[in-house]
Amino acid sequence: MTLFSRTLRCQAAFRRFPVELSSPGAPGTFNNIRKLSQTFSRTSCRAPVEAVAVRGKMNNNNYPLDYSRGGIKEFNQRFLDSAARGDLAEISGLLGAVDINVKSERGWTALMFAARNGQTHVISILIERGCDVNCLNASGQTALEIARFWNHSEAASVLSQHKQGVEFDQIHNYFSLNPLYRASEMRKDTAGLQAAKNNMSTKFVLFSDQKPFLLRSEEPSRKYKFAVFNINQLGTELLERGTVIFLGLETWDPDSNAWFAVDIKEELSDIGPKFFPEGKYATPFPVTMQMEPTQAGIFAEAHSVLCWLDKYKFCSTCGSATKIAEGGYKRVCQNWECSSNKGVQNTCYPRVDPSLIMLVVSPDKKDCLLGRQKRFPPKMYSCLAGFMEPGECLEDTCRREVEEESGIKVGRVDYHSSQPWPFPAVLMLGCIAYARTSALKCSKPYPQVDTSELEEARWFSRAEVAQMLAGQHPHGLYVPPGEAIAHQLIKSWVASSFSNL
Ligand SMILES: NC(=O)C1=CN([C@@H]2O[C@H](COP(=O)(O)OP(=O)(O)OC[C@H]3O[C@@H](n4cnc5c(N)ncnc54)[C@H](OP(=O)(O)O)[C@@H]3O)[C@@H](O)[C@H]2O)C=CC1
Ligand SMILES: [Mg+2]
Ligand SMILES: [Mg+2]
Ligand SMILES: [Mg+2]
Ligand SMILES: [Zn+2]
Repeated sequence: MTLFSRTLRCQAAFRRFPVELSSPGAPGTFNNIRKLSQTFSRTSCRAPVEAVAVRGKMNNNNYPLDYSRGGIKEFNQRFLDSAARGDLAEISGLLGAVDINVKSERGWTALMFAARNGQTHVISILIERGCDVNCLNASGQTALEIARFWNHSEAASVLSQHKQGVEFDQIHNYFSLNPLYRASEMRKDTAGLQAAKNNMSTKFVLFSDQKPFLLRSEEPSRKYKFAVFNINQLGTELLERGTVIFLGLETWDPDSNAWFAVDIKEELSDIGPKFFPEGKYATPFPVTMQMEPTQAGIFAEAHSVLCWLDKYKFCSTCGSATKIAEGGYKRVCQNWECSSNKGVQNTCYPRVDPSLIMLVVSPDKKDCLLGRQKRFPPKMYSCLAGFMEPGECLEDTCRREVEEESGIKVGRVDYHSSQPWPFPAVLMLGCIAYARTSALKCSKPYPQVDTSELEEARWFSRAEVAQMLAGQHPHGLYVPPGEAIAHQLIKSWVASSFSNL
């Protein structure tokens, strides 16, 4: 095993979603993302053929499965076929007679056929009966990837709730692991939301002035988790005095437990320690980087919406007061003549600020560009980043910000992965950017470049970055922790092979 593979053997970014970066092309690497997208594009030619065939069976008995040979093979084929068609009765009848994980010639299981056609009820039964959600087909896809690829969000939501422990082929950045089903269709149902609030099974997470109330986590590698309250503990009066937002349901099932976040003023904040004396209200950054990953996802949703509600109390169109609606996901201007109440408006809904973050690779592909903002702790270097401006596409922002901050001109830009950055509501779009020039203009001799944002930027070799990632740099230089997308971009580049870049 090389020093690289030993040191970079990726300590799972998140314990539940290990990302192995020890070899090029391993799950989670940039190579693999590229391979994955190639797989998808290949599949997109093949899957429709399958889909047509599946529909053919439904409509005119033209499904190309061979029933003529009889016996177990026929049962297996009928089983896969009924999963694709969503025929629960037939599936239930066959379950005792077939292997639940039986595969078609191309390695597709019943779960995958159900995922392909969005047969959510079949997926639930198959999972309940113990099918393997981690199976890969001949193209290396899981059922979850198939459901996502074909935009069956409900099916994907069910499958994603069973992904725990799965070694995933996609990068799942910290703050993006919210397990709740957001149930946006419930937000307009005021009576339904009120009933959910009063339900004893409903879970509430507490904030005071947008600071989350946290407890110590039992997970060894994580420090914090939410204290979870019920309605009896908080009381309806406190909910009326606070800001309450509906976060979602535990599953897509409308009867599953609802989650809300409540933000209260400091004078009411004793309620937290009253029930959890060991808990504390925490300044969100950087404490929430040490939460259990799924809880950090819930925090990301709650904190971004609560900050928006707190900072947009008045209508930005006419200045009138606004009223919170739709479970906290809307602010309605109380001046009924206001144009924000007519037609399509974007002032009433929570805002998200897209921002690019890029690992810039040198023209000879041997080095990468890292920089230091003035506010960074000493010796920490990170990727360059910058906010999108109106009218820009992702590539424009990437090229402009890199040139503004370093003077480097960027050519090709490849999307890598994204991360909600809930301070307060930034969406980080992670890219690998390929430089066309290498002369840095970020220091004093080049006054045409604004140096107010970066105090330094320079090229680092792959070997040096590997040392920084492993905490073994001879001068103590290091990169942000695994919870930051910057870390994942850097790690992907280091782990990728020279030939593939
Ligand atoms: N998750 C991660 O790994 C990382 C996340 N980030 C995040 O990425 C974001 C962008 O990075 P950063 O380098 O600061 O951005 P920029 O390079 O665009 O520079 C930031 C400056 O832009 C201005 N600005 C602030 N908010 C906005 C906005 N919503 N739209 C446009 N311009 C704005 C401010 O200028 P002024 O002060 O003059 O008003 C600010 O100082 C930040 O939120 C940062 O925290 C950055 C690096 C790593
Ligand atoms: Mg900038
Ligand atoms: Mg910047
Ligand atoms: Mg900027
Ligand atoms: Zn208004």
